[in-house]
Amino acid sequence: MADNNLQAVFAKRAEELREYIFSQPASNFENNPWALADAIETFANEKGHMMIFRAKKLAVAKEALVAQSPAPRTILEFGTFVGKSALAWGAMLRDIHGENVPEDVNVYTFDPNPQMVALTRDLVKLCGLEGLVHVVEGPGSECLNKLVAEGKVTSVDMAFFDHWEKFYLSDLQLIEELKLWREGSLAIADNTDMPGAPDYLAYVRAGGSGVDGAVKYETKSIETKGTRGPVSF
Ligand SMILES: C[S@@+](CC[C@H](N)C(=O)[O-])C[C@H]1O[C@@H](n2cnc3c(N)ncnc32)[C@H](O)[C@@H]1O
Repeated sequence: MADNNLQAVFAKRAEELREYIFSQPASNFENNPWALADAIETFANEKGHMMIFRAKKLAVAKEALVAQSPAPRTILEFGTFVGKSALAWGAMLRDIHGENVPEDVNVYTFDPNPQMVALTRDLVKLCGLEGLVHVVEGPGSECLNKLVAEGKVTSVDMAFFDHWEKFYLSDLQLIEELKLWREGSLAIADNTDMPGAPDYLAYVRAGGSGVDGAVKYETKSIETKGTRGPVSF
């Protein structure tokens, strides 16, 4: 399918998803982000053509986040789409920190597509994650630079790369340049083999830039079966 056609399908799916969710009783999802994330996956399984990060991969990521010490407080996500994974990161942080999540625990999810941003903001509100999950409109690099300049992001516990693979490496390096990684931070990237992010993989597998005093990466690749490729830590 040509790229323009695919974008049109994604736009249509986002509208259909809005209708599917908001035609149900709000009580199905109020204060229940996991129920909402599951409903998005059910919709995606029925309709197809939904580039969401599915439950199986989320379970792998959750295991890594739960094991993090100190516990994760700041998550960055590059690529919001319909908010499936952003809701899941918010739900995980609530599972880790308890329902009254401290103010300095936040998910920032970035997407330049205003339709996806508007839908995800409505979904975040529906399931009670406002104040915890922030949907920021624009290319991830611009959004992140602004958040850092405003003093809203000073450190990153986990960054999730799930936008266009050609941006994975430069956005990872931006986090490095902004000195946001701490020892034990996680970088999680989806679809690194297919469609593929070879430059990103080569860089992290080499351990980083190799410059003295620079961030050092350790990697682990996890293969999952599905329509898109494996997840890489
Ligand atoms: C694979 S989808 C994200 C799926 C989402 N994480 C989920 O699980 O539901 C990719 C998204 O990345 C967005 N995108 C494209 N370029 C971007 C950029 N430079 N920064 C952030 N997001 C970008 C696209 O608009 C698209 O919505």
